[in-house]
Amino acid sequence: MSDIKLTYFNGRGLAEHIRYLLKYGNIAFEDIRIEQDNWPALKESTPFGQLPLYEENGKVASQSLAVARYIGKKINLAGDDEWQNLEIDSVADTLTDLRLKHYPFYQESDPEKKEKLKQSLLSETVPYYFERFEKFITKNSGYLAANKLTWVDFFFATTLDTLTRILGVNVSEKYEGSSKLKKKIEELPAVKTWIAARPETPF
Ligand SMILES: N[C@@H](CCC(=O)N[C@@H](CS)C(=O)NCC(=O)O)C(=O)O
Repeated sequence: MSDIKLTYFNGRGLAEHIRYLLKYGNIAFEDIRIEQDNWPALKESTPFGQLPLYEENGKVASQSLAVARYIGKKINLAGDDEWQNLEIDSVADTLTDLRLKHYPFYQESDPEKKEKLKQSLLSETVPYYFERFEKFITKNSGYLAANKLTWVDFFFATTLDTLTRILGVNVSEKYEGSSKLKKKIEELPAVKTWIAARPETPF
């Protein structure tokens, strides 16, 4: 049996899709949550000074998407061939692009500037990406890539959850395929059980 540990801050963020995948794959893991106050002491000991960290039998890896891809392969949620894997990775990198676009809003403390950034995200960035995701979802029978459920659909669901929580607006409301896909992931029995049991956190 593997000894698996996932270390992150006390939030969903960039660890939650990994938690979903581990739960879906019925892979037991220790869900370690670091308080912000303890982070500076730990940071230097991590490979690139960032979380999440994935540990398996004493070996350590960083980068949440590399970890998701690795677990995806283990639990039969990768593509059937290298082209499908490329399609999956391409969507994953696009989701990262989208995530990076909300950081200036997240970090802004001036209320007026923050509101402007929010409006720009809602009127430009969200439609730009979600109109395109809708096309992918239509083309792939309700999923984002490879015409089947893959690990990137889990990352999509958690990214959508993050955006919705940070902006305080249901960003996928107008996008039927995206809403349905998020719901489909959240209603997978193992994920649903995890969502009901997970700690309530601010992010
Ligand atoms: N590309 C990395 C990004 C990781 C990342 O940005 N981690 C943030 C938390 S979401 C972090 O560790 N921040 C603390 C720091 O940089 O000191 C991944 O996907 O794992």
